[in-house]
Formats: sequence, structure tokens, C-alpha cells
Amino acid sequence: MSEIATLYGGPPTRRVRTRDLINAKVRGDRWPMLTSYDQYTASIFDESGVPVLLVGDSAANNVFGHETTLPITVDELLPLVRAVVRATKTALIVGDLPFGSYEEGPTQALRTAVRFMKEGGCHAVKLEGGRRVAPQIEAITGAGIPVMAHIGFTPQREHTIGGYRVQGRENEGAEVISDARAVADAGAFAVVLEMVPGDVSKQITKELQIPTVGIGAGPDTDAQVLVWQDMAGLRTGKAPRFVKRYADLSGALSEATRQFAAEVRGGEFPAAEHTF
Ligand SMILES: Nc1nc(=O)c2c([nH]1)NC[C@@H]1CN(c3ccc(C(=O)N[C@@H](CCC(=O)O)C(=O)O)cc3)CN21
Ligand SMILES: CC(C)C(=O)C(=O)O
Ligand SMILES: [Mg+2]
Repeated sequence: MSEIATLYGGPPTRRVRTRDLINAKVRGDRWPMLTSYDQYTASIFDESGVPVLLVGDSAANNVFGHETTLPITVDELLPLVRAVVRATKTALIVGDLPFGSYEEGPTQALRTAVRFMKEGGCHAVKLEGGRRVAPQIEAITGAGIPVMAHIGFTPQREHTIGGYRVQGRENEGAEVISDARAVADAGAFAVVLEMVPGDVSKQITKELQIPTVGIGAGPDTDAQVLVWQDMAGLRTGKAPRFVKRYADLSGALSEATRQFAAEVRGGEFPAAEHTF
């Protein structure tokens, strides 16, 4: 029995819907979310029972090699969204709106969200911000497009925030809590809490009826998300403290690559069975 089956109480015969995630919260069932940017990871995560996949603007870092998430464009992200949608059968696919594609106001935000649904084929969109983007969330959900919010540390604002910093350490997290209420009231179906103290995210999770998705927000959120290359150990170097590596893909791929290179140099590959 896969986790997807337990999420909506049956075998994996259809896509997960936002309603299933609300129902999971009512039952007290936690669920995992991962980023994905390509068909092979998407299909592995889908078949492994991850009910929600995020085609993150973090593709800027983890696919295109940028320092920050700021440079990625809608035109660059949409083909990755399409690939992930095409490769999956049951996961709900969320497309992450890039920096600059929704800040101008509700009209721009809705226009971009419609492109994600039409051209990307995803099932929901995500955008960063709390009270500030409540009008955008209202406009998008008003058109029937589910919105996942994202508050706490919002990487698209790192130049204003001043680096990667835990948010909500002052005033018992009053700012983060009021952002959480604002996005829920605006109609978001879920909210990502990034780098928020555990007690603050616990309180938000208890108060809101929509699921909370934590990243560096402690154990008490309804769901947990990680960037897949962090989770699988493909990314090397210093990872954020909230990352747990469940595999060493970097080591495995380096070893395979060295062996291939050595066998080509040594004339051992291709052998007879690889030759027509
Ligand atoms: N590979 C990857 N993983 C991510 O989690 C991620 C991305 N890319 N790209 C977009 C954003 C950027 N994020 C980040 C990036 C760095 C830290 C970080 O370095 N955190 C440190 C410092 C925390 C502090 O000083 O309070 C840490 O140790 O957690 C955190 C979140 C999360 N997102
Ligand atoms: C880390 C998650 C929540 C994200 O926004 C991304 O990967 O772009
Ligand atoms: Mg993002």
C-alpha cells in the first residue's frame, strides 16, 4: 500500500487533489513533498508515494547553476513544469512563480498563474509572501487556481532580508503568524513555512485549517519539503542545517563516471555484448 493510497483512502488511480491534503490534516496524517525538475526524478517520486511535487524556482540554483533564485524566468521554468506533469500519474504538481512574475499586482499574478496552468499543465501554483501578496492570492484562487503560499524566509527577498536567516524570532513570531492568517484568509490551500522557529510553526499549524509544509520549521508541521538534490545527496558542499541526506547520489555518480572514463581509456568498454 503506497502512501498515496492512504492519503485519499484508495489505490493510486487519480491525481491527489487539494481537498485530499485538507482531509489528511483533519485525520492528523503527515505527508512528504519534494522538488522535481525533470521526468526521471518526477516518476520515481510519484511511484514512491510522494503526493505533492514542487517544480521550484530553486531550479535557478539546482538546474541552471545560479547563486540565487532571482534570475529564473517563467519561460525557463515552464518546460520543466511540463516535463514533471508528463512523467507523473498521481502527484499534485505545484509550479513555483518566479521572482518578478507576480509582484506588480493581482492582474500580473493571475496572468502568470494562468500561463502555468495552460502551458505548464500543473495543478496549483506557489508564490512567496504573506500579507503583502494577499490580493494576488485572492485573484488567483478567484479564478479557480489553487495557491500554495510561502512565508517565513522567502529566498526571492534575500537581498532585503539580508541572507539566509530564521524568521519570526522576535515578538513570538507575530509577523509570521499574521502572514499565515492572511494567506489562509486569502484562500491558499496550504502554506510553506521556511526557517521558522519550531514553536511558531507549531502554533500556526494548530491554528490554521490548511496544511503547513515545513522546511527548517521543526517537526510539528503537517508536511515536510526538501529540495531533492539535498535529500538525495546529489548536491555537495555545505547544506542548510535543516537538510537530511538520505542517499549519496554524488558519490555513486562520481564512482560510475570514473569507472566509465577508466574503461574507455583502458579499452574495456565497449565489450563484445555492446557491439553490433
Ligand atoms: N539546494 C537548495 N536547497 C534549498 O533548501 C533551497 C535552494 N536550493 N534554493 C532556494 C532556497 C534557498 N534556501 C536556503 C539556502 C541556504 C540556507 C542556509 O545556508 N542556511 C544556513 C544558515 C541559517 C542561519 O544562519 O540562520 C543553515 O545552516 O541552515 C537556507 C535556505 C532554501 N532553498
Ligand atoms: C524550498 C521550496 C519550498 C521552494 O520554494 C523551492 O524549492 O523553490
Ligand atoms: Mg521556491
